[in-house]
Amino acid sequence: MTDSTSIPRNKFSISLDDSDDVDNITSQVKELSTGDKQEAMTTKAGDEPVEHEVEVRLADIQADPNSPLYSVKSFDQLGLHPNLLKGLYEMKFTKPSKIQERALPLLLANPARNMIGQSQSGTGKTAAFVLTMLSRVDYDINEPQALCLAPSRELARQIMEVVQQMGKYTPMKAEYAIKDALKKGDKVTAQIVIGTPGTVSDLIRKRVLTLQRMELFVLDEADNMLDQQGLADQTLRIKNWMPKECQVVLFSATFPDVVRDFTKRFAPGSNEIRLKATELTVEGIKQFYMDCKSVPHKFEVLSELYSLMTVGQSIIFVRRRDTAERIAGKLNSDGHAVVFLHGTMDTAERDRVMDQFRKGEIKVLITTNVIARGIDIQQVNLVINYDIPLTGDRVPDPETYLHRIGRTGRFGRTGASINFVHDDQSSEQMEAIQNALGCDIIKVPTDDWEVAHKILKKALK
Ligand SMILES: Nc1ncnc2c1ncn2[C@@H]1O[C@H](COP(=O)(O)OP(=O)(O)OP(=O)(O)O)[C@@H](O)[C@H]1O
Repeated sequence: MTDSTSIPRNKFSISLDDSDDVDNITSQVKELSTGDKQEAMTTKAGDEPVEHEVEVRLADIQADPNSPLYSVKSFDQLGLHPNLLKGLYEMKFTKPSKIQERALPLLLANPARNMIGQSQSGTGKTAAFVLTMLSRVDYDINEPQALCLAPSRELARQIMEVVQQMGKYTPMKAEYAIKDALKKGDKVTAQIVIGTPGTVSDLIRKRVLTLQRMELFVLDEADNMLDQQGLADQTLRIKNWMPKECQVVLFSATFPDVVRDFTKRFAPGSNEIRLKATELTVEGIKQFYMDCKSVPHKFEVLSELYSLMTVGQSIIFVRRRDTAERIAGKLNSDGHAVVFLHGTMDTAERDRVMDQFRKGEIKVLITTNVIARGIDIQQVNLVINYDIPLTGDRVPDPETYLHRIGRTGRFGRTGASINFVHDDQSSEQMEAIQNALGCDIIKVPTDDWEVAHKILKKALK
């Protein structure tokens, strides 16, 4: 964790009686939620579509110097190729966010320099590194020149989608290096490769993926990819196979102290964009907790919340895969339509579930930490921590907490998170996270549903 002791509590959280400033921003962005967006696509009687009003509101937020979405410059001033600008504008990116404005000129400068970039969840880090990949590769060479690693299949697929959209007006080729995505024996010739560490190492060993022409090595969710308890071994092995002069780019919303030294050694001489410990939380995400009496009571509370979970879309995080399956089964048999996703499901099933959820065909997804990071679905307005996030050593895990709740409140939108506690231990764990992040997590009653619904409905408006 970053220097948690120095974080003043209450500073960046939102309480029910927040200041006018926060309410102001909140009301400016609230129409960006799905329902409002759909409404925004319709027309006022005889008038022009009101979608532009949504964009105007986002523009207001992006004009607030205190917002991580703020920028002074336009995309045109960031040295991007006109074909990339065309792709960006088609995606309705009108103005860069702070991380995009700051990182892109450093990433694109020559000679290439390594980068460690940190910015809050949902503030547009993907575009920063995708635009770098699309700018750095030589489209006349049919060999891999940029490799991006992500910790999950789901995130790799999402990044590929962004590459395809932003690179739509370029002749680039991009390919997956994730399980079951390549035809056996086919050598990778695409300039851009997006993969997960296990499959990438495999393909390199089999010489299906060659690295001689690599110019750029990107780690999304870099602290996770370099965490000794996680993917560090595989990531390091891949790095050691890379040409020495390859530009190394690390992005994440969190860089806890335990990986900080390692990141610097991994990407020596980096330009660094860091957040202060007080800047980690996203203002648009209102944080709540519900005090349950027991484990079975947690399920009853969850079931009671179903109507709220389907106002937009919701993700429920649990610790164990069998819990995900079990509570999905129970909710379904209670007549609530939910699905589950975890890392031991087969790849086709994972893709199918994720695609359905992304399209909004399913409103509630129960999952493990497998999609705690990076997943960007703007309609998700509620995250439930059914189990408080813990590290592998079973200590409270503020980073995972931040990433989990960051699945909502994307790019200025509002959202809510609810933590379930059910005994002294889980209460203490939540409190430890609250203290580490200096945020306020507000109690919602479990014995007065009228009040509970009122509070939560207000937050999800
Ligand atoms: N300049 C922009 N203008 C409008 N929308 C943007 C802009 N940049 C990014 N977005 C949108 O904001 C959302 C969040 O972006 P992204 O997924 O890159 O966030 P992130 O910083 O990588 O978050 P996380 O830390 O959770 O991975 C996406 O839907 C993306 O399309």
